[in-house]
Amino acid sequence: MSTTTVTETPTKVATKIEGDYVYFHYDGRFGERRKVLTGEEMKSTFTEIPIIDVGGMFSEKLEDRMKVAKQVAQACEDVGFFYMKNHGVEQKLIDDQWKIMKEYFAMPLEKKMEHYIYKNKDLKGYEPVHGARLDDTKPRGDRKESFLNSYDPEYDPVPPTLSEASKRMMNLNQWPAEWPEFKEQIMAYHSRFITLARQLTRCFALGLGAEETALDKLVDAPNTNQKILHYPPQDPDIKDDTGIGAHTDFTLFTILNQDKVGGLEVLNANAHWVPAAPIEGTFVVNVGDFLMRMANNRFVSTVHRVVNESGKERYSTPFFFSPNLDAVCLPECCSADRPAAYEPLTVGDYYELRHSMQRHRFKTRGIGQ
Ligand SMILES: O=C(O)CCC(=O)C(=O)O
Ligand SMILES: [Fe+2]
Repeated sequence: MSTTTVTETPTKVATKIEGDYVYFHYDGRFGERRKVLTGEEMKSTFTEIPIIDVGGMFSEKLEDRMKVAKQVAQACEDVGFFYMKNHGVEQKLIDDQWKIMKEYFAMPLEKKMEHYIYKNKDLKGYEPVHGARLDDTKPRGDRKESFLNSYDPEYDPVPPTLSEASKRMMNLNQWPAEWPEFKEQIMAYHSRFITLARQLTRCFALGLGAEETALDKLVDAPNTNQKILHYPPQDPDIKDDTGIGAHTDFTLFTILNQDKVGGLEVLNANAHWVPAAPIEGTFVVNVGDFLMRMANNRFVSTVHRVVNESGKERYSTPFFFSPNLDAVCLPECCSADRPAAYEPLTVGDYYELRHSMQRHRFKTRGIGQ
């Protein structure tokens, strides 16, 4: 198996080509693969990730919002990823998030394992280094540790009207009881990202040719998940290790904040890895499996992974955003040329399916996804 780094024209992005096939976890299925294409076989595909100034998304003028929506839609059709510039999230909130993440991961393992995800009904909490394996060609698994929490209606800036029973069902988070500041910071960040994600949902609706508010009712009690991640450095000589194995996200979309270390890579149609190098002041947004379904494949949920061979500790925090109700293909995305590609499936059922697959994999192979 050869590993080459080439620079593809017309851009100057250093793209990685590895082996004959790339294996990945796609829309809930393990072991999917894409043939690596070179020379004459190569298809026209992206070799860099677009940077979109989303400032106009907050404008009062529809034409400004439409301009951003068109660029976003184009990026989601061609790449499935884009950098979001001028997102409006306050720097202090971001700085405080980095600080608390580092403090959390510096705790002893036994302390973090008190909230092990497989002790939790909803798979929320702590997952240790090598506790997950998304790419079966990397048997040692993912060299990362994480803490995951989900939506809590109490922290929604526009709280939905819910019965007490549904509130309890939605909030199955586990928190370190003796450290209230941790929950406070994580949820302050989470709340802010709910607002940003709702705004972005409108942008996606516009970009898909629907009414700007067409998806609002699907995100008034959304399925949000937020993860904090720590990737200890990988030894480049250990080939059965990876930061996070190649996969797609089972979200509507994901908004990722990464530190300056780098290592996130995105798979193009030639199965070449395009780096999503950190760009100061931006977040990386990617289309998830659910948006791909809702958009009837017009938008692509793109495979990505993290390889941290930098020799440094890497930290990142993705915010996973999914809707609350039955999601079906948008009528605007179905036509005679593009008939509905998926059976309508509720987010709840979809999550249940994905979680039961994850539990099954944990039980039978001793490892989570
Ligand atoms: O840490 C990153 O840069 C990406 C993380 C990711 O892809 C995920 O958690 O789904
Ligand atoms: Fe991901």
